[in-house]
Amino acid sequence: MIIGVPKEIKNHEYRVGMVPASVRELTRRGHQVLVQTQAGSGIGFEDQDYINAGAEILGSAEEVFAQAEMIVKVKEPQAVERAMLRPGQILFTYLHLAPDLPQTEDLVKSGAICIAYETVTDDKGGLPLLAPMSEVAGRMSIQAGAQALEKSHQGRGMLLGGVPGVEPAKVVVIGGGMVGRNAALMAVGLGADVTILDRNVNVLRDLNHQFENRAKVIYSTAEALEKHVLDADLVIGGVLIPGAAAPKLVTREHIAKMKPGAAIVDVAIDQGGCVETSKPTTHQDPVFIVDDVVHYCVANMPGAVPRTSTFALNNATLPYIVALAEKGYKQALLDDKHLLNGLNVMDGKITCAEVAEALNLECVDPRSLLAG
Ligand SMILES: NC(=O)C1=CN([C@@H]2O[C@H](COP(=O)(O)OP(=O)(O)OC[C@H]3O[C@@H](n4cnc5c(N)ncnc54)[C@H](O)[C@@H]3O)[C@@H](O)[C@H]2O)C=CC1
Ligand SMILES: CC(=O)C(=O)O
Ligand SMILES: [Mg+2]
Repeated sequence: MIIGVPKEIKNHEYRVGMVPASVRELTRRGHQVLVQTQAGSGIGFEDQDYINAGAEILGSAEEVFAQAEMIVKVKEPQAVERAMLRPGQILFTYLHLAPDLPQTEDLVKSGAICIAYETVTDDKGGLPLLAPMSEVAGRMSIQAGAQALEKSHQGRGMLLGGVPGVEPAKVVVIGGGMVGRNAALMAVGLGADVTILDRNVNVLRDLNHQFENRAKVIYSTAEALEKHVLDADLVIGGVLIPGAAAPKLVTREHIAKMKPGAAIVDVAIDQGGCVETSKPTTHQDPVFIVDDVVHYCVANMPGAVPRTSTFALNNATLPYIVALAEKGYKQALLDDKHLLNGLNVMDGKITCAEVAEALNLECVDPRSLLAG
């Protein structure tokens, strides 16, 4: 198969779809890999590193998209990239379609086979291609929150862990999955007063086992959520209903009643955000204020540590890239129900029920398309 790796073009995005070591795994199996010049230069991979791994370097994204049978990326394709997709071409990347009608419409129009990292599942009920970036974003959310709480960012002027004789900040983590658990780990490590809310009792049990008395673990009712959010100095939004738009758990009314200078890091912003007042921001301009509450809503947080993130992502995606290249998309999807769950759009049809529901569009059973 001919596999293409374009350079990412989202704001401050230096991750790359494949590191040279991943490229080598494909070229040694006889596949051809086309890499856009400088695709990995932001994290120290020069064109020569890719050439040494057996790739061919192309001068522009247009050439990569025109020649490749499968495009491997990191972030959702931007409008100019969507315009370069063609029927039957495989796109393997994060998509986050539920809150993004324009992207969904373009992908439907393209006729491409669009497999989203974030809805690929595993046997344990996890999301193996979202997990590594959630680990990064969860850990980073506490760094971002700590900065947002500084006075210079219009925060409350609090140190997360306090100092001897002064209380630590109250950190409330909504959603105790991969983001939430990693956020809590960092916040506990810094000595903050940490509360985690989730509505899955098994998750609560695991969290309790992991954190013992170093974090409070609370069942997430509307009442509990309101109580803890209003009392918080820093809120981390890490909920997810896979594929679907994030539920707006923190309302505009909550924001108005929060302490002035409190901060929110809405990690779930890539699925639309779990805070009513959130809107996506960029690494260049990451925060904004609503009702004296500092909002950090960067939709590609792992892009800030692209070297760590690219390795972590590649470790997870490589087996699927290899399966798609070796078997072709039809067989690879039919052989693996978890990869099939990643299929969001195919042949001009939406195949992910949660995306279709969020956007009020029709959904088609992917197996009926693959059988055709
Ligand atoms: N902004 C960014 O750069 C990044 C954003 N993310 C996003 O972060 C979000 C969380 O991802 P993960 O932690 O991997 O998901 P996950 O599936 O591991 O965890 C989500 C948790 O939310 C819980 N939850 C669902 N509804 C809830 C409710 N009403 N109240 C409390 N808890 C609830 C679930 O029980 C689950 O434990 C996703 O939207 C993901 O796309 C992930 C990585 C980077
Ligand atoms: C998951 C995601 O949106 C990211 O890593 O940028
Ligand atoms: Mg207020």
